[in-house]
Amino acid sequence: MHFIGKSSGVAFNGEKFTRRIILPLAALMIVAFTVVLAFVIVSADGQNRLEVEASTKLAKTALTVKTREVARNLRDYAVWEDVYNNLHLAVDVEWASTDGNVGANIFEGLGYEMAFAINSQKRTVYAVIEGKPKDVDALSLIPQGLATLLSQGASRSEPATGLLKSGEDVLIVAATGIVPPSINRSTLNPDDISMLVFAKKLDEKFLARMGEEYLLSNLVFMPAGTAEASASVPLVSEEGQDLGYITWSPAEPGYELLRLLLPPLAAAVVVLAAFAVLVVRNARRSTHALEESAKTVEAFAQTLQESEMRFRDVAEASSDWIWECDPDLHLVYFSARFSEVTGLSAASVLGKTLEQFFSSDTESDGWQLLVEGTHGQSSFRDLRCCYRDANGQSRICRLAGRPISNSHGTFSGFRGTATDITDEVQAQARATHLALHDALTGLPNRVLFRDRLNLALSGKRRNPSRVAVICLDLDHFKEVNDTLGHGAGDVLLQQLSDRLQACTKSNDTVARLGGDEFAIIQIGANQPFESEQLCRTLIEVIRAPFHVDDQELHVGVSIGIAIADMSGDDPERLLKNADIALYRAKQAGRATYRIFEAKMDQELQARKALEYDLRQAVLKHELEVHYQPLIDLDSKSIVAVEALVRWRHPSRGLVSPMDFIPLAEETGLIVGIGEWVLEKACTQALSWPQLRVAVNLSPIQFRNRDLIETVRDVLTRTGLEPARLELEITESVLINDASSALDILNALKDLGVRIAMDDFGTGYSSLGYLNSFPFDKIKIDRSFIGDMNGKDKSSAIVRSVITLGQSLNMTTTAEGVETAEQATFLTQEGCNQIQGYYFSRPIAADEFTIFLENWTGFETNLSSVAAA
Ligand SMILES: Nc1nc2c(ncn2[C@@H]2O[C@@H]3COP(=O)(O)O[C@H]4[C@@H](O)[C@H](n5cnc6c(=O)[nH]c(N)nc65)O[C@@H]4COP(=O)(O)O[C@H]3[C@H]2O)c(=O)[nH]1
Repeated sequence: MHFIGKSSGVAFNGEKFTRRIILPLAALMIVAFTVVLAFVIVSADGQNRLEVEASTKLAKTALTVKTREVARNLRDYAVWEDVYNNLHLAVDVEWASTDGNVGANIFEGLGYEMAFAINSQKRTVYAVIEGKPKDVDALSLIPQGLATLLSQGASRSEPATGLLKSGEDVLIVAATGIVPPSINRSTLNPDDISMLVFAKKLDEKFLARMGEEYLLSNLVFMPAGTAEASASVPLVSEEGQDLGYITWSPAEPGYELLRLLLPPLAAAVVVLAAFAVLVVRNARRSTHALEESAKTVEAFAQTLQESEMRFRDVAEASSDWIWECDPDLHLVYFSARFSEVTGLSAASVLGKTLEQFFSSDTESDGWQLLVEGTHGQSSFRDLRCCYRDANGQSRICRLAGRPISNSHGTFSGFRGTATDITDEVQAQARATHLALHDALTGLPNRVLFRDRLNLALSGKRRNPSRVAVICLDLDHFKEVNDTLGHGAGDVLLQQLSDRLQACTKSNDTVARLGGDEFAIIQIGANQPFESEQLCRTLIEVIRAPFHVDDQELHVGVSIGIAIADMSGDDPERLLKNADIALYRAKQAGRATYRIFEAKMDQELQARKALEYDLRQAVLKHELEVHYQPLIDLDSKSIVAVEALVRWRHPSRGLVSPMDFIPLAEETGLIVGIGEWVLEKACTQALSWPQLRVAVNLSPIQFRNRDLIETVRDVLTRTGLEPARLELEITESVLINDASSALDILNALKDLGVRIAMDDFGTGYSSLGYLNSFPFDKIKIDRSFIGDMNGKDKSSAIVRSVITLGQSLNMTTTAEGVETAEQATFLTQEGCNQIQGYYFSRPIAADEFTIFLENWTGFETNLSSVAAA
């Protein structure tokens, strides 16, 4: 089986991608831009500097040109003959100042603010300031440097020029000797030459014009000491005096270039940045998408891996195995669990077809469905199929499968699972068996019995046989359980079930319905003959002793039969009818059988009605107690009284206890009734202080653990002296559980009450009982007394019981004395007390009080009877 391996764990990481690719790219772009920008700025700055250098040269040149121009103009005037004549040879101020000579034209035409004519004695002979002749001394006006300039000018042919200061103004000053061409200058003594001086102020106007001419914008003069501008030319006199400087705003081609370049560059940067942002964003989106898809892929891989692990865990942990077959249904694959579960090697099975490996399960048609499913290429599930394991044992599995297709959609076989359910099926079978069978005997239980009965009744219609339901109840089984314990009881039941099965035919059903209740469904063509025959056999077989723990046990069986045709087809009804018949069998004295008849049901209904009435009687206080005297044969006096319950029925009149006490015992009502009688009798006895009161105790009361407490409470409540109470019990009390009965009798004796053995001689009459328990009285049953007349046997029994009582020192009382002869006989035989109609029937308390008052003695009665 292919399993996807563990994922590589190299997840696509968007952050890493951004860090490794996008950020360096962005940094590179920023650096490139910065370098370009720096380069452009440095270039621009260089260009600016070159421009400053060039303009400085130009400014210097301009200054030089202007100075030369002053010198040239000066020279033109200095070589003029008239100037020589009128300002050297003679000084004609009028001529000189005439416009056109050296007058206003010097200022207005040439623009020189000052013009001087200085003779050889350095005296200013002529001065014109701003076009007007002034009487000023040039050397005073320009105190520094002019003298030197004059001497330089005098000694050479070319004018001497220089920058000099006049007050705050800086002047371009040119000085040259006034020498016409007609005079050979070399012949002259410089000290004899008169000098002509022109001075041009470097004023705002001049500089502005010069700036225009030489493209030096904003050319201005700045006095010395002010902050130097970026482009300037210092003005220094010949003597090195700092005169200030001229400055201008040089062109800034670099900045121009920048101005030109920066917007497109900025635009390019913006576009590039926008593009970069776009790229980054797209990259991010793509990265994110990649990340997401990487995550999805990883999650998918993880899920797939987990799913595979889960699948593998489940496949390995469960008992299932996985199989696969090809299109021809040949097995081609088994998971590892196959060998572990089946013990078979996969190789030994691969190649077989599904049909060959799996076989049919007899209880289901799984294999048939498998054949149909595989040939029809359809899915199948929950098919129960069998296979043989490595030991050749047949095992059951639950099969599921579905068709598989290749990538072209063509059918390529089946794939599915198989679960070994052998243990489950066996457990289910065990559980089903347990649910339907009795654990002790292994016989069908009530549920299965009903099923079988239903089946038998439904089958009955199709075949002539008739169904009989036979209900059995063991007689005296309780005694076995109580005396030998439940273990012995269980063994007896197991042996009994074997005997029942041995007596029945294979198509009959023997079931244990619970406790010692068994039932048989008998199918027979000749009913009720066959069921009666079976019942007779069963009674005989069960009567035979059982051997349990080396003991021989005897039990009997009471049987009720209900035949389907007679009782209708309702299974419940049939069972109920068999039960009613069983009840009648028990009533009939046990160890016998009865067949259900419709009147049994009517009787049962009547009994139920009586039961209802009795319950009502208790509630409605319809019960009363009557009293019958017991006469002492020695004293001939009434010494005791027996309390006997009566039921004054609203419609039936006075009902005898013989008619309702058994019912009261069956229903448990006797416990309440008995307590009520006891209390009533004890209370009544208080009004007859000379008498004892005898009260009957039912065996059912005797089994009640509260009996001792009840008697003690009644005595306490009523205040009757315990010695005056005599409790009459029958032998059956002792038969059930002698040891516990003796314990109870002893406890009652301890209370101080007397105990009488009632109806002596009618039951088992075991002398052992009399021996093991010291009864105070034995009451000889009235049946013996009634039978005494002419029957030697009964007389002999009575005589022997009286003797027995005497020897055991117990009082003997004879019941049912109806004649004087009986009384005489009993007196003669030494009986202690007698009781019977001969003296009085049981009568109501009031009547008894009168009877007691009228009692004159036994003799009188006896003699009157004798007389009669
Ligand atoms: N033929 C005839 N019968 C005589 C004669 N003298 C007395 N009897 C009857 O004999 C029965 C004596 O009571 P028992 O043997 O204890 O037999 C009692 C006793 O076993 C039972 N029984 C009566 N009252 C109670 C009771 O309160 N509790 C219990 N547990 N049983 C009671 O019912 C039985 C029947 O009681 P009763 O019908 O009252 O019948 C009484 C009584 O009326 C006679 O000369 N001839």
